[in-house]
Amino acid sequence: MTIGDISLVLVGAGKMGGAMLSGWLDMGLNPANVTVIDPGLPQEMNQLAEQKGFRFIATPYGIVCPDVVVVAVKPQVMDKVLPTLKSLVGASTVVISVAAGTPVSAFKAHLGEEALVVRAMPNTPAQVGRGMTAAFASHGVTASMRTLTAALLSSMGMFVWVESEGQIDAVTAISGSGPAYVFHMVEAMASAGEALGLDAETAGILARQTIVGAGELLHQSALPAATLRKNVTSPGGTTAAALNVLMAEQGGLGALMEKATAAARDRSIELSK
Ligand SMILES: NC(=O)C1=CN([C@@H]2O[C@H](COP(=O)(O)OP(=O)(O)OC[C@H]3O[C@@H](n4cnc5c(N)ncnc54)[C@H](O)[C@@H]3O)[C@@H](O)[C@H]2O)C=CC1
Ligand SMILES: O=C(O)[C@@H]1CCC=N1
Repeated sequence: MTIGDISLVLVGAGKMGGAMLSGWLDMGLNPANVTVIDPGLPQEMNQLAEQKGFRFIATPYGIVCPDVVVVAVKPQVMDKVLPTLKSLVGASTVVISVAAGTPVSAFKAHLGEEALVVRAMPNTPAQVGRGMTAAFASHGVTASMRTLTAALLSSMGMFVWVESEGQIDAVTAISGSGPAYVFHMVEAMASAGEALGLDAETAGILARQTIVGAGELLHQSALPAATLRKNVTSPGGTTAAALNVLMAEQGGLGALMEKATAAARDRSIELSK
């Protein structure tokens, strides 16, 4: 089965669901085989539905046993949403959840023990085909369903399987939330540029384009990040002066990143209770 043949129901077409759907449609998902369920469909998705011609509805009705149901609602509304999906999930439907924190057991509690559930953690660069997604397949998900899931999730960037559900909390902390850390880096660099005397617009352009360029270089180069960093760093030069601060053992970015990602991981665990 190719992505063009899949019948897919997307439940929740907000920032993450919408990003994935845009990516999949660009990669050849047939809009005629897509139904979006969202009672508060965002304006951009309304426009996309008009342009592409997929069906959208506010509550599940008239859908029977699609190949894939992708659940992309907030974990906080999951207990309300999952009971409404029981009637549309069939014996050969794979349910892919991208929700942070909601465990496989919550899906099985609402959809039945036999439900075939994959917990995936994508990120918003999926929208431009540069996503990073990791997923865990629960007991009963067949080899062909794993192939189908991998085809769908790898169509929006890189994809890896993890072998235990617990690892999804760490994945969430690194690649799921990670784009926000990078966007914040742009904000922090722009503010720092202003503090050094640049006007706000120029500082914003410099910061944004620096991250865009560094990201593209990482993408195109086979060299490790450490080598790319060293290539910028002249001994005794300006970069070394900044890195002495950023790479300090006490109070450097490494320690801060460990603290930040541990907070994200802990929140992911907390959401699953
Ligand atoms: N935003 C991100 O970068 C990422 C988000 N996620 C996960 O994706 C999920 C959605 O997050 P966002 O897209 O950021 O939130 P969002 O608030 O942008 O989207 C949620 C969507 O669910 C819809 N919704 C609410 N109740 C519904 C119902 N009863 N039936 C169907 N749709 C309903 C809302 O109208 C909204 O469009 C969360 O579980 C989050 O953990 C995972 C990875 C990255
Ligand atoms: O902030 C969140 O909870 C979601 C999960 C990963 C990215 N956004």
